[in-house]
Amino acid sequence: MLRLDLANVLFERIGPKGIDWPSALAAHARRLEAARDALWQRKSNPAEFLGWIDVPEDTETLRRVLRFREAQAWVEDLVVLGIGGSALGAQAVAAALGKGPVRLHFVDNVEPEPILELLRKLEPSKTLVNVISKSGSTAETMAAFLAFRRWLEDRLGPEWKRHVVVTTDPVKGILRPYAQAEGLPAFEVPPAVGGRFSVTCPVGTLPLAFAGVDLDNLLAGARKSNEQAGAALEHNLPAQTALLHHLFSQKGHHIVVFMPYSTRLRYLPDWFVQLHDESLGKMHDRAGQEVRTGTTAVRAIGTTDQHAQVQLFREGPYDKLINFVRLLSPSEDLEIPAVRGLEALDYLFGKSFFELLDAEAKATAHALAKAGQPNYTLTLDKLDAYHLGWLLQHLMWQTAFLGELWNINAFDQPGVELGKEYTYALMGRRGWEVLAQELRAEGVE
Ligand SMILES: O=P(O)(O)OC[C@H]1O[C@H](O)[C@H](O)[C@@H](O)[C@@H]1O
Repeated sequence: MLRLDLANVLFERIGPKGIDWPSALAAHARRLEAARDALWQRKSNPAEFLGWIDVPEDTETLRRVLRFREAQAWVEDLVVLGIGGSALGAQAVAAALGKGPVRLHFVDNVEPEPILELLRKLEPSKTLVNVISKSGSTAETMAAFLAFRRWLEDRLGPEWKRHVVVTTDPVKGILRPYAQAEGLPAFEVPPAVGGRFSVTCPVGTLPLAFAGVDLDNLLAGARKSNEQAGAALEHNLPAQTALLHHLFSQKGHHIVVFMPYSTRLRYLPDWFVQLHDESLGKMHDRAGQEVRTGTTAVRAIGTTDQHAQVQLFREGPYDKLINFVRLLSPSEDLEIPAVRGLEALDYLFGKSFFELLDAEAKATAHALAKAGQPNYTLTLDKLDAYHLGWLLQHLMWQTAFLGELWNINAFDQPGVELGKEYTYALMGRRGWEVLAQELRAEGVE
């Protein structure tokens, strides 16, 4: 189960900053129901970018992915060339559930030193490169592809083609025709699925198949979230968490801290940050009015960040809503042993590490509540593919619901374009000479 613990956002627990949940839910019932119905109605229209709702139903594509993985038994290292939505989902799930034996590497930056370090340690004949780009035009990914393709060809000759697999849009961009011309295997990012919503399609499943993740259960968990997202409000978890975010943003809580109590979930906040920030940080609403929506997602990991950020969360401004994620049981546990001479630590003797982790999570949440800092907790029975799939899809639904509540398009990202265009101009790309001149006049060279 994925459950919502609301105690620390309620008026009774945190005082004037809190909410009266039953009446808040009742007051917003019609709006939330309208949002739910609108999302389900619009999903068949590809222009709405709601294709991620149906992807977990597509077990046929998953079978193709798994067959491809089985046919590549020789792979020891898988290098993912992708950025943003084309890397963060697989990275988060692989860190949480990856079993090996294939080692995964994510190249999501263009800093030369780490790329060289990776190239120096890889054995080309045992390496498969998965270039992932929906648009097929992202400069970072394309630069990495040019480098890895050359590296493979220099070392393997014509054999390099066995070492590349492409994941891209079925028609758009330059990677699709290139894959066809070179005879490279290729998988699809469905046109109606945006990068940050693509973890359950081959963008995520192909690398995760090599990481040994139980993908049938990952998709089954995502389908469970779909079931909830279509349900009546009292069972509709994403509608409820979206309402919490909406209510607290109205109260001036413009920061959302996403804090799982798990090192295995250490990359999940990175995935959430892109999902939340790119989807909800918008200048205009659907009617074209300037609205400037959004709350800023902040990454944190428990218990680690108790010793770095919780001071601020507790005593700093009342501008945050903290979303904890807590596991209810460990996959395995370790006893903390008693040691003679260290009796000052006897409160730990014989307890387990999980007990300590759990106590710290509860203690921190309550200490924040005592300071009037609103926080809620999503609990997962355990960390497995089913629950993680459920949580990922839940967070995508939450984002979609918030987009509806704020009447914005949660599925585009116009704000990132100008920086890309300036980059083209600075790199001397053909066709961008005028912009390059403008930049020079503005002192940017
Ligand atoms: O998959 P790609 O087309 O290469 O896009 C990769 C990423 O880059 C863009 O700049 C967008 O802001 C992201 O939403 C996207 O996930």
